[in-house]
Amino acid sequence: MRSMYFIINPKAGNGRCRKVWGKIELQLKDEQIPYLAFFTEYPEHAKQLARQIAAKNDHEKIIIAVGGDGTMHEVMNGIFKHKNITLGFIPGGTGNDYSRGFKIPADPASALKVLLRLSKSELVQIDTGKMTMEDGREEYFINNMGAGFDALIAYKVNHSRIKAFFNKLSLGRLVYVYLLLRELFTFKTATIDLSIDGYKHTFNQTWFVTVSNQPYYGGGMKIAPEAVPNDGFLDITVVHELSKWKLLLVFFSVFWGKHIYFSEVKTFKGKQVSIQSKEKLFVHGDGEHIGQSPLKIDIQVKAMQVLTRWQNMKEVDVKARDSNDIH
Ligand SMILES: Nc1ncnc2c1ncn2[C@@H]1O[C@H](COP(=O)(O)OP(=O)(O)OP(=O)(O)O)[C@@H](O)[C@H]1O
Repeated sequence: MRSMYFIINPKAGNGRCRKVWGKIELQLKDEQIPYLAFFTEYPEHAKQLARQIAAKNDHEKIIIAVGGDGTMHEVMNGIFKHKNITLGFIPGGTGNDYSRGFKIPADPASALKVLLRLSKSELVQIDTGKMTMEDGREEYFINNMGAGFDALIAYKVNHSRIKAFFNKLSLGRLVYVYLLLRELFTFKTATIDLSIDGYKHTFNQTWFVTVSNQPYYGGGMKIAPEAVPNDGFLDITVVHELSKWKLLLVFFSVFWGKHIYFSEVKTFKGKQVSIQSKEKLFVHGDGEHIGQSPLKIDIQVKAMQVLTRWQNMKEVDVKARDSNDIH
């Protein structure tokens, strides 16, 4: 049997993740499941902890990130080079797009039950994306990356106290909407040169480019409705030549994945992408600020072993999947 490790970000969900862990801990003790738990103490600590756990020996292990998408991002970046790890996730953050995309229940107790069951069945290999920055730094993403307006919003969300305010009102997911409306009127669009599998495209007045491994981002928006995390492709979405007012319309349609029907939204599938522009663009990976453009993105086919119900759609409880608030 694989030993089980939990990496908990007590600050995720504006501190609510600590309570989530409290419930999970009781459940593990009730069911007499052996485990080891580690709490993060600062940003990037989850990556360090995950790397240490993975490198300890060659034994097969399960590491479960308890937190938000940022925690999952750090854990997966920590274990990337270690093939002895299977990754799991219990939602304890604000957005929790990983659980939507990989069909893990929104309720943490149900998520644990599902993960325990999945750990005894066949494990699933999924693709991931690798970003290579101008200075050669490499960073992996599991959900998606973005360059431009969405990355600016992600940066503002994580660097402003407004997130804590919205979380206190239990309206954490609305922080994206609020900041989008605030930044919309001062943002300057850019001309972007995009290369997808060697084919070059130039987009004028571009708001943002996203590259997705699964459909959801930004706290439940279905930015890449056709993305499949084990199909050997990344899904690229470009939003350009759009007035501010129409951008708002497109924005609200993203929650239903209907934005792809606007002529100003272009979608592609590909394996290698490069993003360049005269102006530097903010870049995020799984909602975490990574740096600035230019950069290259390469798919890593079936590079990560995870606990997911993705392969078995019949098992998915649609209600649990679509309502993603922490209980
Ligand atoms: N002990 C800590 N103190 C402060 N920040 C931390 C700590 N541990 C982790 N972090 C940082 O917390 C940030 C947010 O974590 P995470 O994304 O998991 O939660 P969230 O923002 O609430 O959820 P989501 O990304 O799903 O909206 C990450 O950037 C991570 O580096």
